[in-house]
Amino acid sequence: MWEFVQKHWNHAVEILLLAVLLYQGYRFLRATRGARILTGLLVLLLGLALVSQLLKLEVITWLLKGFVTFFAIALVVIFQPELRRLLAELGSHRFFSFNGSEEASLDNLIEAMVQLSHRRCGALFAIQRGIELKPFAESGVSLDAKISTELIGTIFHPKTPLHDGGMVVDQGRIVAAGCVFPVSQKDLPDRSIGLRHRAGLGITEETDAVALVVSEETGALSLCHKGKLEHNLEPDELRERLQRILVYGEDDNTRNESESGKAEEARSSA
Ligand SMILES: Nc1ncnc2c1ncn2[C@@H]1O[C@H](COP(=O)(O)OP(=O)(O)OP(=O)(O)O)[C@@H](O)[C@H]1O
Repeated sequence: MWEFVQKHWNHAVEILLLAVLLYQGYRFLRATRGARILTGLLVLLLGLALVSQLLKLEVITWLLKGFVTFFAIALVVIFQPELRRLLAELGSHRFFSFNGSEEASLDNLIEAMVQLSHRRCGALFAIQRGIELKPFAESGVSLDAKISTELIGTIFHPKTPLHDGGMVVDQGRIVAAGCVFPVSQKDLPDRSIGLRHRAGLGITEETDAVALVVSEETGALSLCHKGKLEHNLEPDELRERLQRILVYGEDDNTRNESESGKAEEARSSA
């Protein structure tokens, strides 16, 4: 027995490492647009490999070997946004966009969202963290103004030219408004979720920003982080989640979709 362990312990380590890598890769990619394409490609390749081995089809086996290089390049193309975010996160140095003294701005921002929600005015915010949002800010109108409930309320008033599009926020200041964010192509279970929420998701798929959304239709407040939507949050929940992410740097998406669903039910029955 001991001899067997001595002989094979390195294989066990290898299997463990590969299992962890595959599982982490699966967790990172499962909710992405490319996941289905990847699953389809893998099923096709494995099926072909099996058939060609069983029937000893030499040409197909040879073609499949050559296909491995193409497959590696295809992976980079399919998962380009996710890889870009991952690499940018690794290289980023600043993690929090709000420090203690800027928590007041966070309160003003949430208060503005609550007021917009009551007035059923749609709004979209992206809070910059480690990765620069400059390219997105440049698609809108540069502002550089201190966050205030009144200013945000005015900008997202439906009769103003800047209400359309998203607002970029950094270090307690409004950097720009009327900005165009990338739109997520993710499959979402709720078909009523439209472009505003998809743009909130999109910017968090490509960067480490946190996006906040006020729904024009329902007044629901939502938070997007790392390509995940936490829909229909109560203002206190939103404040707590934002503080966890921005002030304490906790990155977990602790509130899952079933909890969002329950909150939604509670809201509609109230
Ligand atoms: N790429 C984008 N970047 C920033 N803002 C966008 C983008 N695409 C759409 N929007 C904003 O979303 C608005 C359209 O929202 P839409 O009704 O499709 O979304 P929704 O997610 O259903 O939100 P709501 O619940 O507010 O209706 C547009 O008027 C525009 O202000």
